[in-house]
Amino acid sequence: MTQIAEDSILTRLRQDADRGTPQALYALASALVTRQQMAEAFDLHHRAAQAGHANAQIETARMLMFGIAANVDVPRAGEWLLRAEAAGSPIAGYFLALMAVGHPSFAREARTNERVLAAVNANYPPALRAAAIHFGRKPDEHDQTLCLQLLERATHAGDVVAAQLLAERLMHGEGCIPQPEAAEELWAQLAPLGIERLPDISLPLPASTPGPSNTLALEEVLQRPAVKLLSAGPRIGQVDGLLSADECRLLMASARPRLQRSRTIDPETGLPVAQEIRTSSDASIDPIVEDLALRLVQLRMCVAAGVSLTQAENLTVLRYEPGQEYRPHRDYRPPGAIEQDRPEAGNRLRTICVYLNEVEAGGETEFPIASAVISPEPGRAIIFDNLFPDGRPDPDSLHAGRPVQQGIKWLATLWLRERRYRHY
Ligand SMILES: O=C(O)CCC(=O)C(=O)O
Ligand SMILES: [Fe+2]
Repeated sequence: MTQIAEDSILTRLRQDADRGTPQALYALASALVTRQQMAEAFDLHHRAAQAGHANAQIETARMLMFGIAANVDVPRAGEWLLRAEAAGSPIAGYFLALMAVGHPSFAREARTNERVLAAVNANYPPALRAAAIHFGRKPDEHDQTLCLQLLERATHAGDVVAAQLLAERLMHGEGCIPQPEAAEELWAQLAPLGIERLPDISLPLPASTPGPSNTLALEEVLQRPAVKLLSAGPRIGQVDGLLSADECRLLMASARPRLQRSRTIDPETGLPVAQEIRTSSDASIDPIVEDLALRLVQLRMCVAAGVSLTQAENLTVLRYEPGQEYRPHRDYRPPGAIEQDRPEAGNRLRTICVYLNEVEAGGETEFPIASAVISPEPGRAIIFDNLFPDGRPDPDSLHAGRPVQQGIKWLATLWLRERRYRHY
């Protein structure tokens, strides 16, 4: 669109907004958001929200959740969402469920499941995707069918991540008989969007005790898995099959469009720089792109690590090609780096890494001082302490991602702080 045509649209929206109907305020605010004029957009969304416009209430809440043109204010975001939900918006309920996932009362909040179900019934793709992945972990045939049906509905609603999960299931015959033609058809539709096939992974269903069949019970994520201890000092643990094939694929598909050359913190300046120590690519998942499914996976990782989700830095997904590696390093941060990124959260207490695919050769994680070597297996997690119990950095936590020799290695990492890092 030309600049002139765009300006005339904005002028018309402004004239309409001057008459002050909530819909006109909302329309102008939405147009300003696409033009990155966030301060004015927030003011207009807020006015429309006060006048009772449900979508403007959701947008006001989202801007307060993510601190866009306003300071993060989670309680106020929650109030706006409750108002929008009371006015009949299932999407507002979805965001309330999303925020509840990091909260200590999550297990007792039966309404979270009801809210997600309402958003599923409204065909809201992020809710369909999260519910599909939830049912996909359950071995019951009925739940597996539900998973596929929900992925299909999300795909029809335009969700490209769900489409990738669906294609992989159809290809491998997970929860259905193998349907390679249907999978190929989906991949053909995704190709013009620049989306390639995901790595082939085959994984038995996770060993966790599933909730009741045919019932959405997201609190299943809070079950603490058995951790196999590989070393007592520093503590290194392993959990096989922590994540399901759908969850591994979700992480790879969500990260792929956001990959860039990895950076590490320069100990001198405390600033991120590209260095030979870490030659992979990675994607940091900003909370603003975090959907319910991604938050549930991160909560699962945090439960395994015995740490609150609010202590987690942004999820990082790494991708190593042959020859790429993460040379020996420690995850705790130099003092300068802590000061630049929420010093009140303290240092990196613990790390959890989950391998997302099979690596043909190489790519093991090695702890040279603790004498542990872990081979990548999809869904396998390793959890290790970076600090002594008294908070001092433990130099024995030295570890490395050995060079990949053949194939690609995908890994998801959460660096966990000593205290609260996230707002919710
Ligand atoms: O790639 C690996 O095996 C290790 C990754 C790692 O050390 C990290 O993400 O902090
Ligand atoms: Fe590390």
